[in-house]
Amino acid sequence: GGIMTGKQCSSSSIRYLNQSEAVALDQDLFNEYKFSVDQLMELAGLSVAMAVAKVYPPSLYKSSLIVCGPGNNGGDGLVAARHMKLFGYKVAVHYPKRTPRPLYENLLHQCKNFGVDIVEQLPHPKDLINDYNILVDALFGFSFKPPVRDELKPALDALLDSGLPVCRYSKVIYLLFCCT
Ligand SMILES: NC(=O)C1=CN([C@@H]2O[C@H](COP(=O)(O)OP(=O)(O)OC[C@H]3O[C@@H](n4cnc5c(N)ncnc54)[C@H](O)[C@@H]3O)[C@@H](O)[C@H]2O)[C@@H](O)CC1
Repeated sequence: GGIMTGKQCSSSSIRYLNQSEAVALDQDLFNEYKFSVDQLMELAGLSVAMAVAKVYPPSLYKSSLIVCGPGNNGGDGLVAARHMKLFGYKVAVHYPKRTPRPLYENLLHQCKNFGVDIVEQLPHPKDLINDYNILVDALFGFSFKPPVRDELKPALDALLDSGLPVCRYSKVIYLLFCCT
């Protein structure tokens, strides 16, 4: 408990969480602070969109592709897509492995309604540069267990081999957001 204290949120004490610390933080947020998944996901996705816009503003990096995985990290990506669209990006989402849960289905539905393009088939990684200026990696979070299964290898290759800037994020981003 007590993870979200002012002291730990000051800029001098920022550091990356490891996998088990991120899981423990998640448990704290659910059990001690009584946040719901939807709440945390909205904060995470909004924080990602804000961080991306700060580093890669839409005036310079107009066209974005968000690669979403099957879990909550992918859900964060779907939320980020919606906010990035509002921030003025052209936004596409690649979401190759969908988990049939209302949470994700509703987020995908919202993306479509907000004018986010859903890209079923990605071009060769080297050709992504023809269509996009930045990529956002929303493939896996702390529940990833290597090695990557074949079904998600093309999505990973897109993130690794395009030569485009790739925005990666972690739990810490929305922790910061929660604390401000
Ligand atoms: N737990 C929560 O409620 C929240 C989590 N958040 C984000 O969600 C992340 C954790 O979410 P999850 O626990 O859903 O998990 P992840 O999003 O890390 O990924 C789990 C999914 O990936 C698949 N997977 C794992 N290893 C794989 C492999 N080697 N090859 C192919 N597929 C693989 C699993 O089958 C599962 O569908 C956090 O890191 C954070 O970014 C935020 O959305 C806020 C709320």
